[in-house]
Amino acid sequence: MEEENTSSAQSEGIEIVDDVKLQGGLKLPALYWNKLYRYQQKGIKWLWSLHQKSTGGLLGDEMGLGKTVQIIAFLYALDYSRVHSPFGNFVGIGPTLIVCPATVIHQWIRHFHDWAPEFRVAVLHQSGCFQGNKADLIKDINKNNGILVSTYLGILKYKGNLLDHHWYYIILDEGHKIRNATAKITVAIKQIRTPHKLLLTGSPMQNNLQELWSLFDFTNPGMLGEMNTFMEHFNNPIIQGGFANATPMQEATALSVATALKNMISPFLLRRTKAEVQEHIELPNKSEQVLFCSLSDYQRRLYKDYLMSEHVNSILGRGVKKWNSDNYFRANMLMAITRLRKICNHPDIFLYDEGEEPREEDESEERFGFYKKSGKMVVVSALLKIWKKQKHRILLFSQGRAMIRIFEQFLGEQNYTYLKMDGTTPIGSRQKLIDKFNQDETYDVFLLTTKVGGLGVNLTGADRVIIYDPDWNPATDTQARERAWRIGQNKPVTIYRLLSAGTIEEKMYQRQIWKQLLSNKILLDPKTHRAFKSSDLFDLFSLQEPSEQINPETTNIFHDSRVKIQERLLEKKKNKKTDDTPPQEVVFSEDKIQKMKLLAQQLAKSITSKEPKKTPYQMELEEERLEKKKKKEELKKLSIPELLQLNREKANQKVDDTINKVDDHETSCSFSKALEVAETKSNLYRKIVEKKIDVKQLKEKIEKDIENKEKKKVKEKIVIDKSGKVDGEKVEGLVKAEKKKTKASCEPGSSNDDFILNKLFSSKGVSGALEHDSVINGSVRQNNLRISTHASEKADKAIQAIKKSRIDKWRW
Ligand SMILES: Nc1ncnc2c1ncn2[C@@H]1O[C@H](COP(=O)(O)OP(=O)(O)OP(=O)(O)O)[C@@H](O)[C@H]1O
Repeated sequence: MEEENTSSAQSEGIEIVDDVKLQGGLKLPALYWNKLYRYQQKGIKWLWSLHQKSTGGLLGDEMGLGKTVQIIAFLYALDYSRVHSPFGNFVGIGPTLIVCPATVIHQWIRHFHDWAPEFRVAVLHQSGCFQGNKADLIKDINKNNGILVSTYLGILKYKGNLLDHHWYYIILDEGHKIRNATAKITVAIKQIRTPHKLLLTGSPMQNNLQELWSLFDFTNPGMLGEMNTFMEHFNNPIIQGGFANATPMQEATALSVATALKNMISPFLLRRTKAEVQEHIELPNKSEQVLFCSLSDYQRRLYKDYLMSEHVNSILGRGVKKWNSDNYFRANMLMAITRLRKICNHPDIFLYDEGEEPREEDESEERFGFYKKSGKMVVVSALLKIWKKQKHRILLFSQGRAMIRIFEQFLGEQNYTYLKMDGTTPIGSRQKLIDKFNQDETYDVFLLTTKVGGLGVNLTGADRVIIYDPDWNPATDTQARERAWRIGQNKPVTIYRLLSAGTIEEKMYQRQIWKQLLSNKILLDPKTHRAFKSSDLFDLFSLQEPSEQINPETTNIFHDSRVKIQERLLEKKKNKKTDDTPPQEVVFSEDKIQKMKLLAQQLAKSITSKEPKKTPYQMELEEERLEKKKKKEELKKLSIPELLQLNREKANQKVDDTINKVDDHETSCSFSKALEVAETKSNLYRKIVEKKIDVKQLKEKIEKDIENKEKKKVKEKIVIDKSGKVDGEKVEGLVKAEKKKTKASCEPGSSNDDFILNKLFSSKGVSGALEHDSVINGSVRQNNLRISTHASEKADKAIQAIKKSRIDKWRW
């Protein structure tokens, strides 16, 4: 076994003694190396290969897979290996600059503490403990090969001092912050002098290809050529070919060009999804649904009135062509959209902005922020009630502080315990709040603004997430949901994204999907296609009226991803019935049939018996007990040599023992149980014959499984058999009792989600639901288009154009 390990490690260029040594000389203590997941070890190898080539790269693993940990482990390895740098006069780690959002500064510090405690790490931010002159701090850290952690704003603020020095590494966490190529912060960061540039982000592409260009312009300056050339030869054909009404030629060209781009960036982009590494990290299930909520009557009235207002009329009158040329028009339109979004969230936010005085002291339903005024809040209220009962803990995200304030009032009134983090929370206390929520289970809800709480932080204390309002940028919402579903989470996670059906929010969600598909085209599969047209101006300023027959527009577009709750429940019932019927291929031995007949007779007797003293199951147990007692008595009669002989025989028949154990169990169980056991047994034989399993281990496992099942069964039977009482509550009939128990014991999984959705559909104004992942993943289709010569020529041309426009941007 050991040999196998060594040889496979050697084939991967790894040598294992006490240290793990990679080709090229990077080392880590084996104990340290083994703490990393396998894909993280691969990450270290990739970082090392970039280092050796003195190129930068983008670590784009999905959120929560340990990008921070991989970076720190790699820096630690550089130091441990005493790697000599050709760029500076030092051995091991050189001065390193880490740039991250303010909220995660202290998370970085903690990770350094855990994974590289010897490093000298300083915080360049007012929340750090260094209160002296920051220029001195920068100088000192740089001189002593330390690590300086700062924020994006910090880089702008201390740009002058930072540019005075050479840095060994610069690492951008949540590096998509430099996606705007012309933003001040992007320009400043690209000026920092260093040979090694790494960018970390779980969302490498958020809105468009120009953003991706900007990220690679930092990590690998010049690789994607000049921006204009890139846009002309890559962006435009990919966008054109992605439209639903694209010609076959445009589609083929887009595919070729997207493939060429993917190939070009692949060596410098390492991205693993949670699905890909699931076997290593064993994350619990995640279910994510988009709920389409109805507006309240009050909201609907306001929404319609506003659509007919002077303001909207003036926008529609001027036409969309003004968008690019007229800033005033653009600002006006965005303002109108913002107002519609406010009505969708809570009408009082809209009215307050329009100058209406809030009635906060009032106890009536007219009071400011009363939850029933908003359709989505009614849904939130229902969800919180159910989840609190089921002891789930919740992250509640909203875009704006106004909505967070309304939620605070609501949570207080309804006696939920909660914590809150938004832009007003001082940076220094953010990590404490996060720890508090994760550790103290008495908090039901963590209220967060998407921008502050959605980026980089670990909030695995929660297993339920509500994203109350959508952002234009799909990554903002995805980032938020990933706070709970990450390494460290051990419960299944359910996420609900709420949308007001028929409104601007639905358009925003469609836009999100469009952007997500474009991103998948480059990062995952160039064959990803786009399913619908983008919205025009009139489309944005419209309202789809509710009707029992009409599904929300988005659920119609993504018909296949609709959550069909009623069908699912029916299906489940049907399956339950068919589960009890024996599969055709199972064949029983004569002996087993006799045993089952015996059991059937006993069951029949017990059913017809006038004295319902014992249930059939209790009878089975009783019989088993008597059988065991009899065996024990027989054993007592044996002499010591006879006992020894018996043991020897047992030892020689391990396989049979294992099987007999199953047989023993069979005699004491029901008909359907016998079938299950028969199946287990045949699988068992097969595996034993193929020597795939260790018999001893298997035996132990089977015994344990049987014991557990037995325990569970006894518990269930007793609960049900006490005639109608379940958990102390009187219920009408057995089926109902069973159903209730199933619901209560069924931890989230899909059935519990179905139960919740069913409730919401029936009374809480949810008019449709989509399975988000199915919308995104269902968009890769087998493209059997003939890739024409013309398309490949276009792709070649694009690459040539990029090569030509490449300029040497090397800075050191
Ligand atoms: N090998 C490991 N062993 C134990 N815990 C780990 C390991 N790798 C990562 N973790 C834990 O997983 C969690 C997520 O890690 P980390 O914050 O590095 O993820 P990330 O990819 O940077 O996430 P994000 O993109 O959201 O910033 C952290 O709590 C971290 O301590």
